[in-house]
Amino acid sequence: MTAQKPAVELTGVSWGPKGRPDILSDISFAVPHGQIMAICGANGAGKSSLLRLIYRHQSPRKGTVRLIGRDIWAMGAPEAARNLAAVLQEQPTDFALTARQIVALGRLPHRRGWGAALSTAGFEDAAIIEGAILRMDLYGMADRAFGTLSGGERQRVMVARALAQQPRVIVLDEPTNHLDIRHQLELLALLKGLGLTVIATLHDLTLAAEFSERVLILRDGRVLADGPPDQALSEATLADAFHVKARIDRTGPSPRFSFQL
Ligand SMILES: Nc1ncnc2c1ncn2[C@@H]1O[C@H](COP(=O)(O)OP(=O)(O)OP(=O)(O)O)[C@@H](O)[C@H]1O
Repeated sequence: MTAQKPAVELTGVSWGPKGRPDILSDISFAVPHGQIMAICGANGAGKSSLLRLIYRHQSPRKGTVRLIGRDIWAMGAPEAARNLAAVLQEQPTDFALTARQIVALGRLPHRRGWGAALSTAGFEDAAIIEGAILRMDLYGMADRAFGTLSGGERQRVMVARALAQQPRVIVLDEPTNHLDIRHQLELLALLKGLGLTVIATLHDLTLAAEFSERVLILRDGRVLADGPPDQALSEATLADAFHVKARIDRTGPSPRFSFQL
């Protein structure tokens, strides 16, 4: 029996904007199916740039990004979208659409005819859309225009759209931004319970330590540490990554981080 291919695999990946030096250099890692991985690092370390390579928004200058064993640039956008959903900080959506209509957009990669109208959602699609709305606690606001929702409610709509996409991999850029504490914990628990491969950038190291099975720390576009949270999130690595003095108290049920300049 052959070993299962990783859900996401980067091999020798470098990237930089056109005509500019590399921002990400020589990045290699493989994420097995079902693993929850957090990406952490200082402002400008390259976290969002790395995610953009993973969700096929930009192509690597060197190296390969594989999704379920295949070069992501050898598959078309619809096939990539059937396997991977991204929840981003920018929300380039039409503010006049209702929450339900935005969630329904998650079904488009599964339709025959990529531009199929929203009104043609079949019975099965409608059930999946309603399931995602309920799961994200959006039932009471599903018919409201997206533009009238609060920041946290919009974030939950974008996660519901990703769930409706029924991907195998979900990639999230700072998913807990805008969420109150209860919705932060609920979202992370929900993501953990999906059984999907999850890759999320997180600024909150306590959430990263509690939520993820693996933490990848970037510094200046390179992998500084990659391992289980208690190994990757060490005082020495955090000092190096964030240029601060870091103390970690591991006497409680979860680590407590404190920092000084
Ligand atoms: N298209 C681009 N053109 C020029 N510079 C870019 C481009 N994209 C990213 N950068 C630069 O690359 C560096 C990494 O940016 P990136 O957004 O990936 O960092 P980040 O780790 O996500 O930061 P933050 O925590 O602040 O969100 C930054 O210095 C940014 O200004």
